[in-house]
Amino acid sequence: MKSRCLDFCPSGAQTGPVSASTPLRIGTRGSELALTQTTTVAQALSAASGRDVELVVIRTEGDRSTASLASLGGTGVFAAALREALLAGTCDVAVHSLKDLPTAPVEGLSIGALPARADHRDALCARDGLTLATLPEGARVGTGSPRRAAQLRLARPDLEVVDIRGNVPTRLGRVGTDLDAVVLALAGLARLGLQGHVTETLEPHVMLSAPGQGALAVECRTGDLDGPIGEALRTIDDRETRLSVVAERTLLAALEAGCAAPVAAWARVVPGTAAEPASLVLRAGAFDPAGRDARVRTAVVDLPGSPERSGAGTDGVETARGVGDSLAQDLGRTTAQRLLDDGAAEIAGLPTAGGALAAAGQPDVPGVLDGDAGA
Ligand SMILES: NCc1[nH]cc(CCC(=O)O)c1CC(=O)O
Repeated sequence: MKSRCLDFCPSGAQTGPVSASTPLRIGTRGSELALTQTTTVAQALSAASGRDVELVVIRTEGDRSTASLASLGGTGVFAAALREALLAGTCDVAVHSLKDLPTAPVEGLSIGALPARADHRDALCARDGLTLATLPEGARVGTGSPRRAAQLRLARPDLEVVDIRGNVPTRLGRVGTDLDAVVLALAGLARLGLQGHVTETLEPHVMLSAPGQGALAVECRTGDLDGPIGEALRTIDDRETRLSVVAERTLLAALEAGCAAPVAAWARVVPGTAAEPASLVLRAGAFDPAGRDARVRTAVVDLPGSPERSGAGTDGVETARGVGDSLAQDLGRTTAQRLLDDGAAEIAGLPTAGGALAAAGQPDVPGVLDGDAGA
């Protein structure tokens, strides 16, 4: 696989027709985590579609700057440059960590594939094998994510939560020096081969994960969905992942939750049995940043038909995918409404979500960026 590196520059963009024989140019951020993730997607795309692939490394403002996320304009700083490169024709597809991708749709771009998700959970990486239960009183735990900070405080009000930034290895390097532990996504640690640092995998009742965590999104130009690019992308799309993350991201959009929002959501497909249809289960939470209060809801919807994989490209499967998507959207919306009825907006400091649900069908509100960015 070839790879080249460029600072994104619209005037230097190449455009032109892409046939099935030219290499598929895959845009990626340049961090080690992003390159590992994109290489996995590139290999899967190449194997499944038979096409040559080439990585195009795009440097983003978020990578260049050491300023806080808030001062960079908050949501989507990492995704924005990749999206500009796609629109300018510098690359044909772009690979994002889904949880860093804002829910607001971008004119002309679509998510063409959601490959099978990795583990959605967060992990504690502590010194000396310590766990959340055995960390000493007042221990210093690093995270830049308000969602993680709120749940840490809820579980252990005595902990000192320290706001940190930087990529995964940099954060791990602080454990045992100025910090007793950090909380990171298991998926990112595993992709980097760093899961040996995990001292406890945090279960959903303790630390509910971010919407989209563990999933990758492959974005393309909407106009390419019907051609060879869309065809290649459909070969690596995973229906269960799609249903799950559609529910999670619809909920996020409906709550009008931005990058500083302590909001969590995790959905999964529970397989059917002879007696019961398959179902989609969504668990979502909104947290007081200080860890004094929380609202958590779990909701379920039955899925019609067998949970066949999408991507086979037949009309039947496409139809089934559409039906499932709207059920997943409904689940996200109704669960968001329940949380709002429970007072989630007040507790989590969300915008008074008056018009939120009207907009949730067509999410055009600021979306997801888990605060622990920079990986
Ligand atoms: N916001 C940074 C980020 N984006 C994706 C991952 C890890 C992989 C994933 O969650 O899909 C991470 C690091 C982390 O949160 O520990």
